[in-house]
Amino acid sequence: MSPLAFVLTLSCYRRWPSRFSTPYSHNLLVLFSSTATTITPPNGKESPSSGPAPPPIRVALTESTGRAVFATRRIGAGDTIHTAKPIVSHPSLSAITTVCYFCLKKINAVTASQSQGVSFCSENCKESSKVFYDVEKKADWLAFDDYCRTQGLKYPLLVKRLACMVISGAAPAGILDILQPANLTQGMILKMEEGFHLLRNALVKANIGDEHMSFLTKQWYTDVLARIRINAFRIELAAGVYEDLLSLASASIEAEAAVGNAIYMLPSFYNLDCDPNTHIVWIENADAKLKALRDIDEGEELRICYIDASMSCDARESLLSQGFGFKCNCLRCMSGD
Ligand SMILES: C[S@@+](CC[C@H](N)C(=O)[O-])C[C@H]1O[C@@H](n2cnc3c(N)ncnc32)[C@H](O)[C@@H]1O
Repeated sequence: MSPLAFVLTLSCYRRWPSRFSTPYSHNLLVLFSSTATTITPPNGKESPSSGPAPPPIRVALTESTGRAVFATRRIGAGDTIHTAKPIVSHPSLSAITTVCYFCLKKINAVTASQSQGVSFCSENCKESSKVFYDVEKKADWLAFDDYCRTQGLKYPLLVKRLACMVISGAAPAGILDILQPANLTQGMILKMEEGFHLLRNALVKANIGDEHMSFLTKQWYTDVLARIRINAFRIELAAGVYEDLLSLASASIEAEAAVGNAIYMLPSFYNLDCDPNTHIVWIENADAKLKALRDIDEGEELRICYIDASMSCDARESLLSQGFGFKCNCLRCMSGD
């Protein structure tokens, strides 16, 4: 899939004291410039009705950190840079009965619509979920869900939902191919095999025809998981609507435990900084908002923090190396802070 083919419906950590500025390269190959989104301009007013303004960003190739997102104009502290809808999302198993099975919004028992043990927050979400749920509900997922629950795995649930979307024709099998994959060891691949067999068996037993299942190979399964491992976001809802940046920042910290996980396209191109200038927030559902944490200059790289920035340098280094497989090159880490 070409970067230019993105459907751009362009969306937690504590802000670190701004002792460092974020580095950015001047030798850039621009891979992507945005086309359409809803943004809040610096004056806080919505765009005119002539259509949404493009977000002030571009994706370009850097020398040291692969692709990265850069500001195409000055962005003010607190501005919403863009929003993003998930490509695929899934509630945590512990939240299945309390959040919408499609958008992950907290369920209101009065207006919720039930279907075979899962709930949707609205008829609209129930309708939208057909892209995966019409296939999913044909199969028995007991063994697969048990495997995820007992082993504490969340990402295979995203693969299951994506597989159902591909079978229903709602997504191409290679929809995540553009995202950077994790380097998997042979041991990691072996561990994934059980999940693959459980997923495939559930669909085979549900009589999904071979013609719809040819993409579902062990290679596809591990390949998708490798990309999810690097790019998935854990969603914590900041209940209520906060327009104030500081409210948003503290809400991110105080939010309840994760309601689910999701993969986005454009937010996946944001690199990490342990003193980030941007953060990603979720207000009431899996639709994400990317917000500027401070004033950002034109040309500056936009970076978020994937982990808890308040951890020590050693703790961050070990988490990033074990969880994401890279050594952080941000100024804070380089200075040993
Ligand atoms: C979510 S992706 C970000 C986009 C990525 N650069 C790309 O081209 O797709 C995360 C990957 O980007 C690279 N990366 C992000 N932040 C980094 C940092 N602070 N230092 C070094 N590498 C970083 C690592 O390779 C990491 O696995």
